[in-house]
Amino acid sequence: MRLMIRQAKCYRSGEWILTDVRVDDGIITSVGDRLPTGDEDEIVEANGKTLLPGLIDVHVHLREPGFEEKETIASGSRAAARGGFTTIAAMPNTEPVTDTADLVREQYRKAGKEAVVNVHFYGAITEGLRGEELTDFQALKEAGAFALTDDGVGIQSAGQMLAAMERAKEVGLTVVAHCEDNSLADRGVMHDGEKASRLGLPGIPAEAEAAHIVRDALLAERTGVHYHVCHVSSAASVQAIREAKQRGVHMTAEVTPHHLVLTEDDIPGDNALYKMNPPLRSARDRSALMAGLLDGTIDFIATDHAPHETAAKRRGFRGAPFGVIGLETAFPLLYTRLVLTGFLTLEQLVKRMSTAPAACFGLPGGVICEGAQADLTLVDLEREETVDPAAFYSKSENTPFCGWRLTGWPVWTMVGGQVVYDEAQGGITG
Ligand SMILES: NC(=O)N[C@@H](CC(=O)O)C(=O)O
Ligand SMILES: [Zn+2]
Ligand SMILES: [Zn+2]
Repeated sequence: MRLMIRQAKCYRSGEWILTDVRVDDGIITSVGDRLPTGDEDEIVEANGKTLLPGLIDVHVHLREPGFEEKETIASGSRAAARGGFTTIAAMPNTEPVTDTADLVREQYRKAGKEAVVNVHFYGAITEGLRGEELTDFQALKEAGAFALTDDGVGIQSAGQMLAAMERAKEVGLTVVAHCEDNSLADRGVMHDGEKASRLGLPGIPAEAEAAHIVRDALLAERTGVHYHVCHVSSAASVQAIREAKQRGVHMTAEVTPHHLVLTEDDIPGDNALYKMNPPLRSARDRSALMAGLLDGTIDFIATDHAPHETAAKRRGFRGAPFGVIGLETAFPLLYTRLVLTGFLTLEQLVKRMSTAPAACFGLPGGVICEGAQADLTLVDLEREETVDPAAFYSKSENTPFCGWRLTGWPVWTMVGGQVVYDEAQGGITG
């Protein structure tokens, strides 16, 4: 299969310039101005739209097996393709929990049949995410586990985290942490701030997150493991990561689009479409996240796409599950709110949604150059659209961005040389 993408805006040697990109059998074979044509099977006329390395999201909940009414590998990977993502990594908090080599293999087998983008799978740190017995890291690694995490819950015991890091270091897997000290977060449902007191709801203080980060940074320093912090939400956490990185700790961190865009002030009363863990925090916290993203303290953006059915999200802050979806809105949301406002350049945003996650986790992709895998996304930076959850490929609609007018939508996604999403052809292809 030989394909030419013609006249796309690509970032090359410091500027966005019209470029042709040739793809042969899933690999980018030339990148340049007005490449010779003639022998290709297909020409894609980009007409000045912007070509990005496929977006990469290492924090996604696909819900299969166990909660297929919320999302499946098929639906979640289609949502990813529509959002411009070519690689995602799925969390193990399924039912059963992905905590054995056989279950990891079964996930890859299913994804091989049903996914339209590259999907990796995490293995759990503890059996059943119960925080008791460590899983068999060596076996998980051999089965292809992407990294290790108990996302959804924090590892409560420091001693257990140390043991996990020592073992993870031996087998060569990254430890990915949902940082939350339950003894501080105690049944909270919203940031322990102004909004929670006004609504009379129990709070989750920023220290519940930062305390784990401080603790884990010490343990990571001692063990030398690659330690990655999920969904950083507070100023105290950003400062803890900044200090640890200055000491030379081998750690990385991610932030979600919703924590970069929203604060507790945006929560319109008891509406659980704004309920997620960690919670939306104060304006000061949000500023610290932005500063951390700019100075490299926070390495990249991950959505924490967490689908839940509408009925469950109608139960209000006390009764609804934590989590919001993000795959189909992340790019236009951040382009509109961070790039069009002048906070980040487009190339900085692309680095944080593709190049940096690839680099942190040793994934192929994240670049457009000769020899790279043809994982590519075309975005129409002029296109303005209203977020309509009813039109999502995701099975769930739990987004706080319903009705938002956003600019800069992905229109075409290629994974390994195959077009998997083409807006002009009606969406997901094949
Ligand atoms: N982020 C959330 O609010 N929810 C996630 C769990 C998690 O990421 O901690 C979920 O699985 O629903
Ligand atoms: Zn989490
Ligand atoms: Zn998560």
